[in-house]
Amino acid sequence: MNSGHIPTVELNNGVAMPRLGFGVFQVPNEETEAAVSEALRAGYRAIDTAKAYGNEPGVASALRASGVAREDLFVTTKLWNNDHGHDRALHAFDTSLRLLGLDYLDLYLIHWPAPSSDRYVETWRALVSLLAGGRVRAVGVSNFQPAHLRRIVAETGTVPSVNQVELHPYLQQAELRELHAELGVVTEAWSPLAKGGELLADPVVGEVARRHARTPAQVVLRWHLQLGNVVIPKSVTPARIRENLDVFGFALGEDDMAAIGTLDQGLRTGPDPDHFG
Ligand SMILES: NC(=O)C1=CN([C@@H]2O[C@H](COP(=O)(O)OP(=O)(O)OC[C@H]3O[C@@H](n4cnc5c(N)ncnc54)[C@H](OP(=O)(O)O)[C@@H]3O)[C@@H](O)[C@H]2O)C=CC1
Ligand SMILES: O=C(O)C(=O)[C@@H](O)[C@H](O)C(=O)CO
Repeated sequence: MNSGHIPTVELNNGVAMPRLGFGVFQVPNEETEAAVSEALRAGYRAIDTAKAYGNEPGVASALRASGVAREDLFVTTKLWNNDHGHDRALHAFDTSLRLLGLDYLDLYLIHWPAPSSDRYVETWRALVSLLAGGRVRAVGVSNFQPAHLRRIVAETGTVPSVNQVELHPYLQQAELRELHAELGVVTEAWSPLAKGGELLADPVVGEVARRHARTPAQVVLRWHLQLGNVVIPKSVTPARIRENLDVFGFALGEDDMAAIGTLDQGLRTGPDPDHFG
């Protein structure tokens, strides 16, 4: 793919994935075309949506209107908790692909392990069969804890390309990142800005930002990139959409990385994957 000036990471099946993409959680469908169009004009090429967001049609409209070649886009969507199970998963995939107006997807993820229904292994087998069918270029999981990851690998022998998890300076996920490195799974950070709240006003982040003459959001995104994470910040504000992409022209020093490294509080802004779904 030609991802412009956005660097890519090579997934475990050789597919190139942009290291920075655009998230659309909580963007109403009727506002999604405008937001994604703005992102594509700014230079983003990866879009992260989900069936549960209800905005796959809005993403489709923006992709269609953009004129960007399909092979230069990287589109991710996710299978929701009530679609676990082999047949339901295959059906959910077809529905998402149709709503996105695509004939193939770049990355399909199991959104949550939903351990109470205990069907994520069967669901994972369905995604592996979709991969073999050629209508998706890579498959992965989201919100999988170490035990969930180890189990699907042990029971199916197929390692997900990506695990998309909540990750930001207040929730640094060291254990999971180590396991990903051991297995060859790419770590993708959701809510990379911790939803834009307190973290961006944190004095430690503010001081690093001041030293680099950058914004707190840019410093946090840079911290992720230097840790090796893929990031998918969301914004519906055109200036922020551009700001969040402008993170490839500077680098944090070891002291900056260490300072941000002290901020871990194990703080989740979203549900606990062991007890959700
Ligand atoms: N797999 C999963 O379970 C989950 C996946 N995700 C994915 O991750 C993406 C990102 O996570 P999300 O929860 O949206 O949170 P983010 O951490 O991306 O933060 C988004 C919030 O930060 C604000 N913001 C964005 N950029 C800036 C900036 N430069 N300066 C100040 N504020 C800023 C936005 O405001 P505004 O829009 O008003 O500009 C918005 O309120 C989602 O959109 C979704 O695609 C998210 C949650 C769970
Ligand atoms: O945004 C997502 O992708 C999510 O899965 C979460 O928002 C999750 O659905 C949630 O926060 C439910 O309260």
